Amino acid sequence: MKANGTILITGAAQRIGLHCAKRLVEDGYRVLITCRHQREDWARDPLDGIEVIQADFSTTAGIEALIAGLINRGVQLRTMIHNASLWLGDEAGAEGFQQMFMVHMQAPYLLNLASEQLFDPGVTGDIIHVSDHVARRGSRRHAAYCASKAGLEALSLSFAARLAPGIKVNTIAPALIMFNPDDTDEYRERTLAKSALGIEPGPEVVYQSICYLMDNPYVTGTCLDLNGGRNLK
Ligand SMILES: NC(=O)C1=CN([C@@H]2O[C@H](COP(=O)(O)OP(=O)(O)OC[C@H]3O[C@@H](n4cnc5c(N)ncnc54)[C@H](OP(=O)(O)O)[C@@H]3O)[C@@H](O)[C@H]2O)C=CC1
Ligand SMILES: Nc1nc2c(c(=O)[nH]1)N=C([C@H](O)[C@@H](O)CO)CN2
Repeated sequence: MKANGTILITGAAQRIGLHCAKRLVEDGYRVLITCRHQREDWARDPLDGIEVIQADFSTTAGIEALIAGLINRGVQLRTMIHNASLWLGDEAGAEGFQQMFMVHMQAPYLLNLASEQLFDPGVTGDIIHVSDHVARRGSRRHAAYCASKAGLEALSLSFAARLAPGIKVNTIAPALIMFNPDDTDEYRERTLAKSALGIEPGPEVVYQSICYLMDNPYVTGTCLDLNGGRNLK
């Protein structure tokens, strides 16, 4: 049965977000994605069935402009997925901390506060926050990243309580999903060895997790570990 409804995925012009956007379009959803810059190759290879909205979460005004645009267009969401993220090491200092706070916390916070105006009141909706396994264990070289993702997980709990029963609110906490092109062989080997399953699963496992949360009417306020048994080693 073809699914219906509108899904917003932030930061979905590449990698995990784009994979999930394409899979949800295949399922029948209308999918809106945000990004800061249009991709040149879209002229040659358009994103079929995906509507691109330019949005930059580095300022509150940028976040509020996205919200106002969605409301003014009368968008009625079935699901909102907070996927946008910056993965900066602590060498990025105060500016990096501020930018990751904006993307990982301020944007989800303000968008969630507007959910009464953004969601279709006729269906039970879903908000899904994409966090990270390390949010709950820390990382010696990504302290600011971890802190901002931990804050995201706290927002998920608060909004789960606030928005029930009309909207379910959950977190997915992945460990390694997909490497970046410039990751060295040594880094890849060392990272794969951190989990019990020892694989780079790819973005399909995030899509599967999104489907589980959207399909299950009795799951809210939870954090779905997606880490290959990283906690076992
Ligand atoms: N990849 C992995 O193995 C893992 C990923 N995760 C999490 O999964 C999610 C997806 O990961 P991945 O696909 O690798 O993410 P990316 O590193 O590819 O980032 C996703 C998008 O975030 C957007 N973004 C960054 N800063 C801003 C900003 N200021 N305003 C608006 N958008 C912004 C970018 O959009 P653009 O530049 O197009 O505007 C980018 O395309 C993230 O939340 C990540 O933390 C967690 C664990 C492992
Ligand atoms: N925004 C991003 N967050 C994270 C990324 C990424 O590429 N972008 N990658 C990781 C790593 O895969 C890590 O989980 C293992 O190296 C974490 N977060």
